[in-house]
Amino acid sequence: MIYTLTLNPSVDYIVEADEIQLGSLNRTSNETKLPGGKGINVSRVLRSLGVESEATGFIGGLTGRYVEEFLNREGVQTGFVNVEGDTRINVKIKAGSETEINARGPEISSHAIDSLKDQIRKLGKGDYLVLAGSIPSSMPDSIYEEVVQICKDRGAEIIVDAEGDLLKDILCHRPFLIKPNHHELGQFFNREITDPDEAILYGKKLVKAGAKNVIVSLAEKGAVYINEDGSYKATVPQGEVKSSVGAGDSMVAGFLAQFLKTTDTKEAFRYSVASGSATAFSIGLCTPEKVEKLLQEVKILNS
Ligand SMILES: Nc1ncnc2c1ncn2[C@@H]1O[C@H](COP(=O)(O)OP(=O)(O)OP(=O)(O)O)[C@@H](O)[C@H]1O
Ligand SMILES: O=P(O)(O)OC[C@@]1(O)O[C@H](CO)[C@@H](O)[C@@H]1O
Repeated sequence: MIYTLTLNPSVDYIVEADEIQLGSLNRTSNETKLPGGKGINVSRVLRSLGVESEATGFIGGLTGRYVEEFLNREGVQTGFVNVEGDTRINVKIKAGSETEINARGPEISSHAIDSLKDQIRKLGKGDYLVLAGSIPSSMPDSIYEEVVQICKDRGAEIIVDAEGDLLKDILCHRPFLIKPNHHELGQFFNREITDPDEAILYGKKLVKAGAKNVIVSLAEKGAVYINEDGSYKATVPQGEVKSSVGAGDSMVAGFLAQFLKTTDTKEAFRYSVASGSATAFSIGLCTPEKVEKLLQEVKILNS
């Protein structure tokens, strides 16, 4: 079974406007509310690709109920730990360019953290835990490593999509998959990474440090995949980017969904890129129809 862990879920409030001026009254041309948070997005895409998962993490208040009910209506199983504060609202402004305002998230009590750890202790061999997104500001950064250690002790595989510093302590635990974007990869190695060849070079170092599968996304410049046996480069399909929110999460879900069906890493990588682009070309997340349509446009090259 796949579990996704979103420590800091959100309601994503996506507003579209012709133009936004700071310091003025602005009016929207359209707005959409969706459950958000990286792990939750992975669960939603898995569901639409026909793969069961359970979404876990901390939720609270009216916004938390909105997230949970939305997921259950879609058929995503949930096992959240309830907290007293409200699940955050993240504002995504689409006005020509994309601007995001992500909130801090609620206070998490030590009792809630213990309940979450107890849940994770139930995982075992054959399970996968996707650990993705930021940590609420009231929690210690060490929580990622603690969760990873529990999974390792229980024999469950982990997938981590997190910013550079959080990744550092995790690589030695041999994560099944990590998916930094090229900025995060650059942050990790303290340098700018701008093209796929460089991303492969540095991705190989992550494999050497312990990651079993590495995908580095470079937005419109494509994506690369690296494991112990070699590496691939992928082109991305051409299209109009409507909102890239969740594109990276869709890549994680696309890879997992296809890998678990076939264990073919090349095809899983193709699905990953098609899922990322299908989400980028949508307001909200990809649909299986859009993913299937884009698959033929993703060229995978040995490198
Ligand atoms: N302009 C684009 N054209 C086609 N596909 C795109 C474009 N921008 C993003 N994508 C798709 O989305 C994937 C992820 O994009 P990106 O590298 O921006 O990841 P990310 O920063 O993790 O995403 P997120 O916005 O979810 O944080 C890309 O690999 C690609 O498949
Ligand atoms: O603040 P974090 O946890 O880093 O990111 C949260 C978030 O921006 O990530 C998702 C897209 O990847 C959104 O649904 C959500 O709002």
